[in-house]
Amino acid sequence: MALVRTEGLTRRFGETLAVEDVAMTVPDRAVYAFVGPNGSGKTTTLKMLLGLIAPTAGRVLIDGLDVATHRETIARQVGALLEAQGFYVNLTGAENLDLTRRLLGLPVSEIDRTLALVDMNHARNRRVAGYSLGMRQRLGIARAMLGSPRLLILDEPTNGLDPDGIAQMRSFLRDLPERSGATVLVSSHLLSEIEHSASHVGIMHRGRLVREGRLDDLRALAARRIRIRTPEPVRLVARLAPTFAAALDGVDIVVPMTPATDVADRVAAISRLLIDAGLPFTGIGEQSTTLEHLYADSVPTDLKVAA
Ligand SMILES: Nc1ncnc2c1ncn2[C@@H]1O[C@H](COP(=O)(O)OP(=O)(O)OP(=O)(O)O)[C@@H](O)[C@H]1O
Repeated sequence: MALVRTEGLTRRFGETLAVEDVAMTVPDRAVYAFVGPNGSGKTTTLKMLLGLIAPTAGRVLIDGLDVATHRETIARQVGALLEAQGFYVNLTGAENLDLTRRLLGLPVSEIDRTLALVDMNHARNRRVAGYSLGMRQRLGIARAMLGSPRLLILDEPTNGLDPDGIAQMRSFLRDLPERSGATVLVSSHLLSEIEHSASHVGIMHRGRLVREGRLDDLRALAARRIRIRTPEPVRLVARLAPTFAAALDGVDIVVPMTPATDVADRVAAISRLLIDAGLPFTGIGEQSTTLEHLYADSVPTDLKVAA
């Protein structure tokens, strides 16, 4: 079942069409990676989901209820971490959570529960001023989890984190639906940071949702290709291009395949052709498909520069 659904969601800022006709579906208990380059409209979409800004057109349904007309009911079901964390740095982590807990009228036990969820119990009595960025992000998530919202919205939670912090955030997000029952909608402009945590993905480009679905399904859809490494890419590509639609990709050459292509056959044919032509190559094989390739395949070529 879909926990979040948008219909024709559109937002203009003057001349700028920040979000255009987005129909998005976030299934219950998914970890939905909302990805796209800077300025592609992710934050604007998330703000509309939260009811913080109104759509120019279209609507947002959360658990079947329209955000525009059921804001208060929905506010209780949704927790969010947007860019500004707004903590009182002279207070401890637990004290900061307590402020929000009181506002929401929740029991004191919520502080322990949410701190445990983000593995921050050890730092609960330290002042936030002494927290690392990663700790602040986790405290922000703890605060968003107060009251057990069904939907957790996180806008670029890995921004500014070091590799350790990113790795921790990844495993934390991946396990969250199981640990808390929540559905997670997390945005990022870096696909590689998020694809290992996600069950679903939505790709934004220039305000439009250009792809969406289960990550596994989209990976299977993504174009497969053979990658060839060579000290002479220009000569090789000239020889291969007429037969195999080969193209330069950085210092390598890539050859696209369809789902029906027999990889071993194709690799053998290319190798034979190169050897017969006396052209050197140091490696050839199928490239594993990452979300990065899927993304590259999702946006029209003339738009890729902006990505
Ligand atoms: N309040 C605003 N006023 C005018 N233009 C805005 C406003 N908010 C966003 N925009 C514009 O809308 C477009 C989408 O911005 P948005 O912040 O949603 O993208 P994003 O994908 O979240 O990017 P980022 O990762 O940089 O936050 C951009 O062109 C941006 O300049």
